[in-house]
Amino acid sequence: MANNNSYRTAYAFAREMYPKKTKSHLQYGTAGFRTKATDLEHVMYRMGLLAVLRARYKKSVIGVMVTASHNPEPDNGVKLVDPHGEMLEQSWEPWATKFANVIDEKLEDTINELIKAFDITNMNDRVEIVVGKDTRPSSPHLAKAVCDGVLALSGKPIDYGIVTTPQLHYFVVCKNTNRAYGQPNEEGYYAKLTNAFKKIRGTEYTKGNYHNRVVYDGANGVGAKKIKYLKEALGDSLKVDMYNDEIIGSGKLNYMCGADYVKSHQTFPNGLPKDKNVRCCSVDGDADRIVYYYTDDDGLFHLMDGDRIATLAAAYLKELLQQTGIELNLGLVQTAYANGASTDYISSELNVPVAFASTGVKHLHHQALNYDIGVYFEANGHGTVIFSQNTKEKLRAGTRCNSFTEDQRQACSKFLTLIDLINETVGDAISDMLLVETILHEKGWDISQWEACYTDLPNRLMKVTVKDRNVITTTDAERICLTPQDLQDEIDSLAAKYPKGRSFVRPSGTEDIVRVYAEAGTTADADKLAAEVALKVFELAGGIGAPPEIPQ
Ligand SMILES: CC(=O)N[C@H]1[C@@H](OP(=O)(O)O)O[C@H](CO)[C@@H](O)[C@@H]1O
Ligand SMILES: [Mg+2]
Repeated sequence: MANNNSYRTAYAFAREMYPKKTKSHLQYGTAGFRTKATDLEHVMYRMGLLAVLRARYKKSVIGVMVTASHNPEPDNGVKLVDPHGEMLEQSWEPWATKFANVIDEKLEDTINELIKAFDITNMNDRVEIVVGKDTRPSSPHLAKAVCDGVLALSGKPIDYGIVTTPQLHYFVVCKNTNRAYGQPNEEGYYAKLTNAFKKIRGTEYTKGNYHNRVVYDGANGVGAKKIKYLKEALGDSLKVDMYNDEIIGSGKLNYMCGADYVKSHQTFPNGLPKDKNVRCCSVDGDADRIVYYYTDDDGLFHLMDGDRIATLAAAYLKELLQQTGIELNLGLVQTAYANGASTDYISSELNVPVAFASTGVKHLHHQALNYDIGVYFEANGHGTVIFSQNTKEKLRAGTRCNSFTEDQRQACSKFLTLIDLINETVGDAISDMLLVETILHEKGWDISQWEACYTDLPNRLMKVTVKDRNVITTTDAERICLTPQDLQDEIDSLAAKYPKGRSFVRPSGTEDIVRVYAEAGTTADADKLAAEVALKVFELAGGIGAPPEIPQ
């Protein structure tokens, strides 16, 4: 039987301290709730309540991260982290939405409803909820609201203060694996990553064309704060030149800097020196995404996005796997936004199977579980690699296997060290940076050699505003449009006009718009195809405002 007192307290407390003041309806989307920070107080409190119920239901530690990632500073957001470090299970998203939107007077009923629906009988369990926040001015206050929600249902909030989103995922997994994954604190996180990095790198810090220096854009956020600890631990093995560090006061969070800015504007962030042929990287506001880039001798900007990181990692892991002589299946998961040239390269040249998932890392993560070694990345730089239990067991056995050669045994050990370098719980900018640096070092490559693996197809992303974006429905990992009728046929015939033409449309999960993607053999064709498809969307899906213009 549920403890009536506890949720009665929660209900009374909510009305008093965190009343719902806004009328706008919020939806738990691709990245949890995200909106103006001023509208989120009651949502945070209620997510604290929900986290306790989820933790009791799963009999595990649950995480709550207060962040709005790459959004502007006045925004904020919240997402729940499930026991294995995944995003909140999709079947609970409607509950999160319900909790966030219900009027104060109905909150108690909603709590009861959930307890009943999931038959939660252990309402007295003092479950742990780990709470983290980014560097936004609104975050301390909102994280306190989460903790108050946790306390109201007699849960135990463990406030980690300012941490990156991937650190919080890591803490959840450490706790739920009884520390088998690592120590559930920041020291444990840095130690795990840097020990693995230094072990693989050895004492030869530069190699061939690889130099142990990277220019790092911290987006004036938590990614800047945290890299300082890492820098110390890395010593001379990797020199990280940091820019856009809010402590120095050089700028505002995510403003003209950070991974999202660089990827969407295809340009250098503010505040970084544009030294020619120097490897630069940018992380986003909660440090779960990373992109690399450089300027060439002619001052041209070159972007190395998530597709590039994915292909680099998959190719390297394939080589290392071959060295162990162990049979395991390795695959790459992309979304429809992955550049067609990257898909071609990985499937035709590297012979690594590629699967497609819907946008949003939770979908990619899920699909990657089908492989022993699953590499997944969104083009925007969010991704990681996950390894099955079978992989880890075979590699461990391989290190001791008498029938293996010494080289094979060493390859197994190295593979295991590499697994320690990778934050398997979620895409992690810091861990991904160390992975890229490890691979480039091993190959003795500078950034242009990495880029030379394949040539991106020119592409263009557009937004179309329509009355109701949900009139667009899709299938086949969002690559085919089911409704409105005729739209897919129109897209097919437009794409067929251009060599290497490809285009798809889907409603955004984070903005009230329809996204149009197009790629083709030339920039002019990609631009034209995108605009033509955007116009079709406008015509067939109830566009509002000015129709998209077709370039001549
Ligand atoms: C084209 C694109 O970059 N879409 C982004 C964006 O989703 P949309 O559903 O497209 O708005 O935000 C998501 C959350 O950050 C991210 O996972 C995704 O890759
Ligand atoms: Mg992010």
